Amino acid sequence: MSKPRDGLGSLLPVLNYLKPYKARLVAASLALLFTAGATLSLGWGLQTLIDEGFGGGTSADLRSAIGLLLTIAAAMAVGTFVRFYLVSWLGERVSADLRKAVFENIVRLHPGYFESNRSGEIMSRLTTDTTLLQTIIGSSFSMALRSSLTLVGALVMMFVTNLKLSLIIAVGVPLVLLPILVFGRRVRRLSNQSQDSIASVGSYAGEIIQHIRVVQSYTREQFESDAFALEVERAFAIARKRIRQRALLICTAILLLFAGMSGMLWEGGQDVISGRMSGGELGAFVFYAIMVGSGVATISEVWGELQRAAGAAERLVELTRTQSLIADPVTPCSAQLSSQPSLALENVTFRYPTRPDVAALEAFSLPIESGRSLALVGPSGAGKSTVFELLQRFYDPQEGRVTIDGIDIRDLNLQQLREQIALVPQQPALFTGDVRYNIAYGRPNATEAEIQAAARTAHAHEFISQLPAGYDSHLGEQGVRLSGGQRQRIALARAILNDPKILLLDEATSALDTESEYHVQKALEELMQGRTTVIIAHRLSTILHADKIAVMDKGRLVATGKHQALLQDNALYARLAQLQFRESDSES
Ligand SMILES: Nc1ncnc2c1ncn2[C@@H]1O[C@H](COP(=O)(O)OP(=O)(O)OP(=O)(O)O)[C@@H](O)[C@H]1O
Repeated sequence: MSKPRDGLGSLLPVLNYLKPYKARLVAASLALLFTAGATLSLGWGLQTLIDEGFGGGTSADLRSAIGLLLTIAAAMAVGTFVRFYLVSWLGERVSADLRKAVFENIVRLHPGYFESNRSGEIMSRLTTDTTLLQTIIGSSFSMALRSSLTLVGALVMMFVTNLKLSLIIAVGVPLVLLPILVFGRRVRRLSNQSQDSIASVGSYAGEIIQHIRVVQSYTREQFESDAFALEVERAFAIARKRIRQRALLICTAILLLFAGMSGMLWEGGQDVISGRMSGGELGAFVFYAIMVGSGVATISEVWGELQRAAGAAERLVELTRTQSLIADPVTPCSAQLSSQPSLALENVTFRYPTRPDVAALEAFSLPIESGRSLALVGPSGAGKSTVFELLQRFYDPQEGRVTIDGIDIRDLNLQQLREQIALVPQQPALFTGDVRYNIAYGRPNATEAEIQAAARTAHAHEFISQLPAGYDSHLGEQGVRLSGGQRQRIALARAILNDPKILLLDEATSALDTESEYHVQKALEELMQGRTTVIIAHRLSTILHADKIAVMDKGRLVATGKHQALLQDNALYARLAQLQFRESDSES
C-alpha cells in the first residue's frame, strides 16, 4: 500500500464525488460567503453600539444600535443554518457514495487480493477512512474555508479602521501565535499516539474475547489480564503526557493572548484618550484582531486534519481503482456449453502470488470426462484445493490452461463460467439471514416449492422443519446453531437449487455422526447424477463410487485409475488408503 503524499493533492479525486451535487455546492458557497460577510459586519455593529448607542446619550440611539446588532446576528444565524446543513450534507453524501464505490469494487476483486491485503485493513478503510473524510469535508474543510474568508476580511477591515495599530498587530500576532502553534502541534502528535494506543487496547481485547475458549482451556486468564493491564497503562501514560502538555498549552495561550491584547489596548487607548480614535473604532478593531487571530489558529489547527484526510482519500480512491486480476475477456467466446461439460487442466503450472517460489501445481494435466465423477486424493498440501480454485477461475495459472468443453475458461465471461459450477465446501459458509435465504443464496428468486424440494433432496427438510421457526429460523452469528452435518446439508441444498452442470465437492474430513453421514452421502449420490463432478475425497465409499481416481502429490499427478488397480500399482495410494480413507458406515 502506498504511503499518503504530504500535500493535499490527493484530495482532488474526491472532488469528482462532489460533481453530482453542483447546485448544493454553489448554494453552500453562497451561504459561506454570506455568513462570513455577516460575521465581519458584527465589528461595524459593535462600533455603532459603542459610538452611537452608548455615546448618543438617548434610549432611542441605544435601541437602534442594538436593533442593528440583532439584525446582523439574525442574518448570521440563518446563514449558518444553511451553510451548516448544506456542508454537512455534502460531507455525509460524499462519504456514503465513496463507501458504496469502494465496496462495489472490492466485492469484484480477485480473491488473491484479500490475501496480501488483510480484510481487517480493508474494513477499517471502509469505516474509519470514510468517516474521517466525512468529518473533514463536513466540518474541517468548511472551517478552513470560513476562517480564510473571515481572516482576509478582518485583515482588510483592520487596516481600514486603523493603519498604525494594524501594523503593530501584524508584528504581534505571529509573536503570540507561534509558541501556541508549536505547543499545539506537540499536543496533536500525542493525541494521535493516544488514539493508536487506545485502538490497540481495543483490538487486544477483541482477540481475547474471540478466542475466549482457548484462553480459558489453557488457563491463561491471569496472563491475559496482566498483558491487557500493561496495554491500558501504556495508553494512560501517553494520555497523561498529552493532558499535561494540553494544560500547559491552555495556560500559555491565555497569558500570551491577554498580554498581547493589553498591549494593543494600551496603544489604542492612548489614541482614544487623545481623541485620534473613537471608542467604537477601538472596539471594532479589537474585534477584527480577535477574528484574525482565531482565523490563523483555526487554519493551522485543521491543516493537520486536512493532511490526514488527504491520506484517507488517497487510500480510498486507490481501493475504488484497484483492478481485478481476474476479469472478463474483451471478446468473450459465444459458444454454448454442453449440458454435461467436460473439463481439463492442460499442462498447468501455478504458483500462488503470495508464494511465488513454490509451485502448487506443476506441469499438471488432468482431463475430467463429461458427466463422470473424478475423485482427487493425495496427502495434505498435494494441491487438491488448488485444482478447485483454478477450475472456478479464482486464479489464472502461469502456464498451461484450464478448459471447459475445450474452451479456455479465460475466454468465457466469468458469470457464464461460474453459473455452471457449484461448490460444496468442507466448511460451508452460512450468511446472516434465515434458512430460506441461505438455501436460495445462488438463486434469490426461487419459489418456496423449489427451495423445499432442494432441501428434501439434500436430506435437510426434516431437520429444518424441526427448527424453532422452520425455514424462517435465523442463521449466522446470533442465530440457531447447526451441527456440522446440518450445515453441510444446507450447503448441499444451495448447490442443488442452483442446478449446476459441474459440481465441486470438498468432502468433510471431520467425522459426522452416523445419521448425518448417511444423509449427506445419500444427498450427494443424488446430486451427482448426470453432472460432471470433481470430489476431494476422504471417504472410501466416495472413492469406490467415483468413475476415476486421480492421485496427487506435491502438485503433480502421480497416477489415475480405479481403486483396486491403484492399490496394487501405486505405493502412495496404497499407503493413503490404509491411513486416510475412512470407512463410511453405510458402505462398510
Ligand atoms: N492461498 C494460498 N497462498 C499461498 N499458498 C497456498 C495457498 N493455498 C494453498 N497454498 C499452498 O499450495 C500448496 C497446495 O495446497 P492445497 O490447499 O491445494 O493442498 P490440498 O491438497 O488441498 O491440501 P489439504 O488436503 O490439506 O487441504 C500447499 O503447499 C499450500 O501451502
